[in-house]
Amino acid sequence: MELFYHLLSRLMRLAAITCGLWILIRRVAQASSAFPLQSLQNDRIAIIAALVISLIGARVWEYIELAPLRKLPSFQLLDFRELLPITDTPRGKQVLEWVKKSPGADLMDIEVAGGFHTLIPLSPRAHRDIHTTRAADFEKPLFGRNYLSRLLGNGMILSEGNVHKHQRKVITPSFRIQNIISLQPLMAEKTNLMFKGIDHEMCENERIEIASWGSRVTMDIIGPAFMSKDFGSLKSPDSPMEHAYKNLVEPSSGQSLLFMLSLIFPRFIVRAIPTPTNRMLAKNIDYIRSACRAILDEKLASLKGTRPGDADETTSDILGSIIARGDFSEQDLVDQMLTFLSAGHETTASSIAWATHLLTLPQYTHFQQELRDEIREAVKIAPAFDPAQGILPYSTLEKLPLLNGICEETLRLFPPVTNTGRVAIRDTFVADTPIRKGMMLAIFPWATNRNPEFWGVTAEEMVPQRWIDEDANGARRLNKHGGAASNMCEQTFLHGNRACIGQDFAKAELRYILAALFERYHLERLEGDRGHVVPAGSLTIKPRGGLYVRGPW
Ligand code: HEM
Repeated sequence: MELFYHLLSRLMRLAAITCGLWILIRRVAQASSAFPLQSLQNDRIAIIAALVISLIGARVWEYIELAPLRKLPSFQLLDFRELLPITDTPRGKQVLEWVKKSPGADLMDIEVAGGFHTLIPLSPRAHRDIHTTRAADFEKPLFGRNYLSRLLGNGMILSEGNVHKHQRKVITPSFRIQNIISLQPLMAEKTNLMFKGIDHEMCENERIEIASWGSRVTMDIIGPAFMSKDFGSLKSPDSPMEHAYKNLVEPSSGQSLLFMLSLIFPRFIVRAIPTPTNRMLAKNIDYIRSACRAILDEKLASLKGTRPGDADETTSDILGSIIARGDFSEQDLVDQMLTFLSAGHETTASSIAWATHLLTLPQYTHFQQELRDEIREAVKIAPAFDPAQGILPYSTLEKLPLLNGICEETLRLFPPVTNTGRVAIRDTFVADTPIRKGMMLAIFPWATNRNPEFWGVTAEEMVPQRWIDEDANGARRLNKHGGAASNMCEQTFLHGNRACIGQDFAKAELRYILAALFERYHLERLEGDRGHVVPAGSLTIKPRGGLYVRGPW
C-alpha cells in the first residue's frame, strides 16, 4: 500500500499543481497581448506548458527532498522481487554485493521502480538507531502487515504501538529460561520419536529428507509447548496441520503475485481475486484457524475459575499463561495461536535443514565427528541427570563450545528470515541521516550477517571457532560476539523491543535437536549431490526441493 500511496500522492500532487498553473497561465495570457504569452491563450498549449513546468518543479522538489540521501551509496534495484518475503533466491544476495562495494557506509539508498526510495541500514550504528535508540519512530509497513496477517494472524509479530507493548509484556515471562528448561523433556521425547521415523525411512528408502523432519519435529514441539496440543506430525506426514502449513510455506509465483498486488490494493480486494493461490490460502488458513479455535475453546473451559496472577501455577502451556495474565479477546488469542504456530516452527525447522546442509558439505563434514566426540565426552562427565530429560542437561548443552559454535554459524549464515521492513512514522534520524516520515527501510539479515567488514575474509564460511575463546590453559569457552565488534553485526533475530521473543526457545531447540541428531547419525549427501542448494521459501528459507541425506548411521 505504501508504494500505491506514494505513486498516488505524486500523481495527485502533479495533477493539482498542473491545474493551478494552467489557470494561472490562462489568466496571464488573457491579460497580455505580447508574444509568446499570447500563444498560451490556446488551451492545449497552456496545459502542455503547465505540465512541463510542474514536471520540472516536481523534479527540483524531489532533488531538494532527497538531498540528504545523496551522500549515501546508491543503487538501482531492477529486480523488485528482491524486496519480497516470498523467495526463490536468498533475499539479500544482491544487497550483499552492494554492501561489499560500500565499506564504512551507515546506510544505502536503493531506488526501486517509479522513484521509490528504500534505505538499507548497514552499520551497527544505523541498526542500533532502528532497533533501539529510535525504535519508536518505526513500524512495520502496512502492505507487509496486510499480506502477512493472513499467514501469521494479527498477533504479536504484526501489532504496533501500545497494543504491541502490552502483548510483549504479557507474553515475555513465558519465554524465561526456566520455562524453556522445563520444555527439554518434551524436546527429548519428540526428537526420539523423530529418530524412529528417520530409522524407518532410511530402511525403506536409504535416504531421508531432513527439512521435512525438521518441520515435523518442531511442529510437534511448539504444539504442546504453546497450547498443549500434539498435532501428530511425526506420526504422520499427512497430519492435517502439517499438511496445511506445508502448503502455506511453499513458495510460488501465485504468492509473489498476491504480495505485489497487496502493495497497491487494499487487502479485501487482494483476497477476493479468484486465483488458485487465493483459494489454496483461504482453505488452509481456514483449517488452521478453526483448529486453533477448537483448541482455545477447550482451553478456556479447562481454565474456568483461574484468577489472573495464578498463571504459572495453574497452567502447563504458554497459551494458558497468556490467558491468565492478559486481557486478550478470544479473537486475539486465536491470532496469537496462529502467530506462534507459524513463527515457532518453520524458523527453527529451517535452521535444522541449514545446519545439516553445512555439516554435510565436504569441507565441513569433519565437524560431525568432532561434535560427536564433544557430546560423548560431556556425557561421561555430565552431572547426574535423569536420562528421560534428554541427551544432556540444558546447563551442559548451553556451554558446549563446538555445538553452540555450529548453531551460531548456521543462524548467521542462513538466517531463516532473510529480510524484513520498517517505515518511518515521523521525521527522524538514522545514523545522523535525516529520515522523512513515510520513508521505507529494508533490513537484510542475510547481507548484514555475511558482511566481510564485520566478519572478515571468512564471512561467508562456517567457522564455529569464532564463537570460542581459548585461555592460556587451553580451556575453551563460548563467547557471545563471534569476534564481531558489535551484536548489531548479526541480525538473525533482530534486536530491541521487536527482537524475536522466541530466540532462547529456538536456540535451545536447535541445540538439543542437533546434538541428538549428530550424536546418533553420521549424515552424508547423496551420490552426485555436489552440495548446491537454492534457498527458497515463503517467509523463511529452506533448501528448494528439500535436502536429501543418507547414512552411514
Ligand atoms: C531460528 C529461529 C527463529 C528465527 C531466526 C526468528 C526470527 C525472528 C525475527 C527476525 C523476528 C523479527 C521480525 C520483524 O520484526 O520483522 C522475529 C519475531 C518474532 N518471533 Fe521469531 N524467530 C525464530 C524462532 C521463533 C520461535 C521458536 C518463536 C516462538 C516460539 C518465535 C516467535 C516470534 C515472535 C512472537 C516474534 C514477534 C516479536 C515482536 O514483534 O515483539 N520465533 N523472529
